[in-house]
Amino acid sequence: MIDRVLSRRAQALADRDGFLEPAGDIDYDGDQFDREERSALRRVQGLSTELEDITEVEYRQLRLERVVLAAVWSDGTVADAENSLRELAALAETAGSEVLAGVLQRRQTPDPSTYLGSGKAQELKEIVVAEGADTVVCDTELAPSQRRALEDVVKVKVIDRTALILDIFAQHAKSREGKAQVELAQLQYLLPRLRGWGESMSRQAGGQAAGGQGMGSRGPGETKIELDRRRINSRIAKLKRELAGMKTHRDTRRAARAHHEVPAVAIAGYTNAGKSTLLNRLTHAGVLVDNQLFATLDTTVRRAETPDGREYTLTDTVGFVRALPHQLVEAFRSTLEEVADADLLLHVVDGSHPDPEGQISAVRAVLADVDATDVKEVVVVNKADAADPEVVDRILRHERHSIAVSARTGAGVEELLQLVADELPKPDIDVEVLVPYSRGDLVSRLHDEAEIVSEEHLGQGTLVVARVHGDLAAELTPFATTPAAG
Ligand SMILES: Nc1nc2c(ncn2[C@@H]2O[C@H](COP(=O)(O)OP(=O)(O)OP(=O)(O)O)[C@@H](O)[C@H]2O)c(=O)[nH]1
Ligand SMILES: [Mg+2]
Repeated sequence: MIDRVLSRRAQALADRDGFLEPAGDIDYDGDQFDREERSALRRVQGLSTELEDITEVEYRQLRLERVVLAAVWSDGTVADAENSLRELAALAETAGSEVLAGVLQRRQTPDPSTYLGSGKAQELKEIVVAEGADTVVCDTELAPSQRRALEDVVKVKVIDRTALILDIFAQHAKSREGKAQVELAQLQYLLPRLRGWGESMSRQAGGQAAGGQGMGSRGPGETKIELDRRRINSRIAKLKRELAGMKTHRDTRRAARAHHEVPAVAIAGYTNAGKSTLLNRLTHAGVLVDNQLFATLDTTVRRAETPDGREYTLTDTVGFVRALPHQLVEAFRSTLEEVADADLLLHVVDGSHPDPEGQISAVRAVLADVDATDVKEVVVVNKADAADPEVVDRILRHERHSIAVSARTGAGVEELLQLVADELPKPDIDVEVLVPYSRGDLVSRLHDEAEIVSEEHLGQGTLVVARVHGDLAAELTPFATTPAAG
């Protein structure tokens, strides 16, 4: 049976039309420019001009306008299947298309040749015609041959979930690194999908070669494909080199922070969970907040301070999604490693989402993929203002280290800040030092990194009693007035 769902709007974006930002929020939402710029860029495609003359690249023709969604549902409940399709609808809307309908087929496994079974593919075609759609989006990563076979049936462009997510990332990438990461992922997705030689060979091997498609017919077309393939491969190599260079630069900065023992807190979580809103609420950072998926691709690092005056950094990261395309995980690996290196992870989850637990496990799957499972994690159940209190309680009971907040109203934010302060590595060495006035740098480091017990300005310098980290204690040794006690 084919179920038609999505009579309602995509769940993840459901409240977009329904509310006006309360005036009090404008403070936390310094995104007016970003948003304008982003809508201006909306329809711009991702591949750079250097690849402009690759004519056979089907990917570049991706222009989503009026789409019908299609998904095969093999396990889990109907609700799970519908949530998944609604998420696909939210992704499609974020990419700028209008979702007309969605079809769901219950089937043990997807059809190896056309994804949906052949009868259902025919029904899909009828829906496409009736709705006047120009694109079908499948909720999976299709094999190149599946995509073409389904296209032959429905007679409009067929794309898959991976291409859709890559398209959103391409639209949203802003920094040089983010753009390079997305382009790398796109090219890697594209490479096995160039039309031509490889495919006609395998068709021939399968005994299905249509007349005129054999060896003898390989003409300039295939040479062009080979050329494209080579150019894409060398572009991939170049991007990898550039990204490696940018990573070194970032590692250096991170090492500098680590040397100063500024603890790092990473904010991670499912896309649209409210990570950027929370960062803005915690630090007034003015990061783009938008009710769309993957609004943030670039990590933003902000300085923050515990109530007792210790500095730390807070990093906003790219959102995760169920089955994040592996090309993107690979391309964003170095960015995601920031999470692995953090002292504390704030795992933000949208408590008002229909399946917050599913989001938590999807995020943990990606974290495991980038070896970030050792970081101390606090589950921050966000959107408490909009969530069902029972659901919030359920998550809080289940997750030992958890707290409920509303980044929008500010409820629970004070408690969260205190929790962060408690969880961060604490300075633990008591010192009493007399720092000469020529070493003002040490006094300011004491202010940033230590807990100051007392401070007095004397003739020879500043007399400070404080609790400090090992590194700073070592540098202060020459100025100690009493032997350092552990
Ligand atoms: N009701 C409610 N909405 C919130 C809250 N926090 C964030 N939102 C809304 O949720 C949407 C997504 O917020 P963002 O901060 O952009 O989410 P994000 O996790 O950074 O999303 P990506 O960068 O796309 O991964 C926006 O429309 C916010 O206004 C909250 O506490 N309550
Ligand atoms: Mg964000």
